[in-house]
Amino acid sequence: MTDQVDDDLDSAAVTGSSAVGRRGGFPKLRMQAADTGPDFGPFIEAMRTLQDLAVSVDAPDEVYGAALSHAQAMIDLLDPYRAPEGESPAGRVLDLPGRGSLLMVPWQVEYFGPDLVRSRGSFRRYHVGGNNAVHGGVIPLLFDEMFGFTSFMAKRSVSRTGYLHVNYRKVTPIDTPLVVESRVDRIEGRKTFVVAELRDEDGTLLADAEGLMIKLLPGQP
Ligand SMILES: CCCCCCCCCCCC(=O)SCCNC(=O)CCNC(=O)[C@H](O)C(C)(C)COP(=O)(O)OP(=O)(O)OC[C@H]1O[C@@H](n2cnc3c(N)ncnc32)[C@H](O)[C@@H]1OP(=O)(O)O
Repeated sequence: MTDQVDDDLDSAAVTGSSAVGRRGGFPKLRMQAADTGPDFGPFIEAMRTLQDLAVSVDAPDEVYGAALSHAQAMIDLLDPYRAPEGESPAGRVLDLPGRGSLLMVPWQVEYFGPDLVRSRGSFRRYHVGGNNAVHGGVIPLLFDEMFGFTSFMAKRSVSRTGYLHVNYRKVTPIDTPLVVESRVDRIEGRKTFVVAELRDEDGTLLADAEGLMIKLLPGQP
């Protein structure tokens, strides 16, 4: 999935040798599928289900107490394995929804090229803002991820988002297959203007966005 590599990126950044070195102030991160075993993906999916449940259950207090005990046991299990950014697999497993990061929406990039990046997925209960509509703060997270990927594929790394403008055209539903497409609109020096559209499978436009990605100067974090 990472055959097309930004010229700016050291090949080690995408082929998995190490999260070593920095370009400017920006660390070179390993983006190739981390060497996870078969349990990592199901673990992340189970954590997503827990997120759904945490925002939706209405349980007796003793159930919360029992869940707390299990959660504390998981914390005790995982805590010794904290790792620096770029070393933990979360966010670096491109074959998993949301790159295997709970922060990201669980979408899967299905096409990426210098001209277009397309991703598919669904929002879920965890993402509800109200009345089963996706929270207005979650949709920019999807667009920002797309703009970062689009900028990367257009060989404009490493850039950061200068602004992100979202137009909410229709209520975005949960548990519904959706598709988002993103492309470069124009380039002006360090500035890459990107655009994206979020649609349902009937082609109905739910939201669109325009963003400015700014190439970092040496030393900028
Ligand atoms: C497989 C891999 C997948 C990888 C997939 C990974 C996806 C993750 C992507 C996540 C991306 C993020 O969220 S990044 C996190 C959110 N963003 C940030 O934290 C950025 C915070 N801001 C900054 O650090 C700074 O503003 C910089 C470094 C971006 C720019 O500062 P600077 O270097 O001083 O540049 P500056 O002169 O101000 O601006 C440069 C040019 O941009 C213009 N400009 C700057 N800001 C704006 C603005 N808001 N609106 C209009 N124009 C602006 C200026 O007018 C100027 O134009 P002109 O005079 O040249 O014409």
